[in-house]
Amino acid sequence: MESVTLTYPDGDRRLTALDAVSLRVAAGELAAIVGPSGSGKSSLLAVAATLLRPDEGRVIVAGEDTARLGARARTALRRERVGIVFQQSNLLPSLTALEQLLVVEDLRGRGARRVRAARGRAAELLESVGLDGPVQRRRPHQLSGGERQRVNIARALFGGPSVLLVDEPTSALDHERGERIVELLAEVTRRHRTATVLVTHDHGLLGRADRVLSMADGRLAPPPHRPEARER
Ligand SMILES: Nc1ncnc2c1ncn2[C@@H]1O[C@H](COP(=O)(O)OP(=O)(O)OP(=O)(O)O)[C@@H](O)[C@H]1O
Repeated sequence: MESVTLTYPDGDRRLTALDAVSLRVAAGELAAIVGPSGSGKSSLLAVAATLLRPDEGRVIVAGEDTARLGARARTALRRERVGIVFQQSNLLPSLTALEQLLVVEDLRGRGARRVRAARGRAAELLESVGLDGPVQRRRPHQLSGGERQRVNIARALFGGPSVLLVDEPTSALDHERGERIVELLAEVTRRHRTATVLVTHDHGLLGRADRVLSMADGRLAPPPHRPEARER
């Protein structure tokens, strides 16, 4: 993101949610963003995901300047290049863990044979995030909060994204489970070479990030006290 400004309508005026924000995240890098409620963290992710267009500035995803793309091309870029893990697990209640990944394949119109071929890949991916055989056949209500978040992460990775955007992945988890999810995110970032942006309130979880930035009033800055960075 280069000098990105985003405003929302606010009565007669406009509220500046992002104020000339620049952020460059490399493949295989985990950047964490901390900041108080309302500081603009979710807005930053929405712009990075190309879900919102900025008023000013450029958003470049995997080398592609998204401002140049029409709506369809932008949707395609998002689908193919961007993985998103939301704050709340938004899994489909009637589908098993494995099917949560495959339904995306279905929606992409790839046909039944491709879906069958994708099953093995989905199962492997779930295993790699710590969900093995029997757990893969459970539905969301039969999974723990941590397991649901693992399914979300696997689903976000399934399309082989360049960019992984993660919004408060630990808000529904206790500290220990939260830590394990952040560890997992660090691990998948290396393994899948994603440029990962993780937004969190929780300063305790930042030890695994390569870089920590703080957000205040729509501006991004390195935090005054930098938590110990992970050895690479
Ligand atoms: N759709 C919207 N319309 C108008 N204002 C909005 C909209 N979405 C967010 N805002 C405002 O923009 C600012 C930034 O909001 P944002 O959700 O990005 O913050 P955040 O840091 O993610 O907060 P939280 O940690 O509470 O999720 C806030 O002042 C918020 O009230």
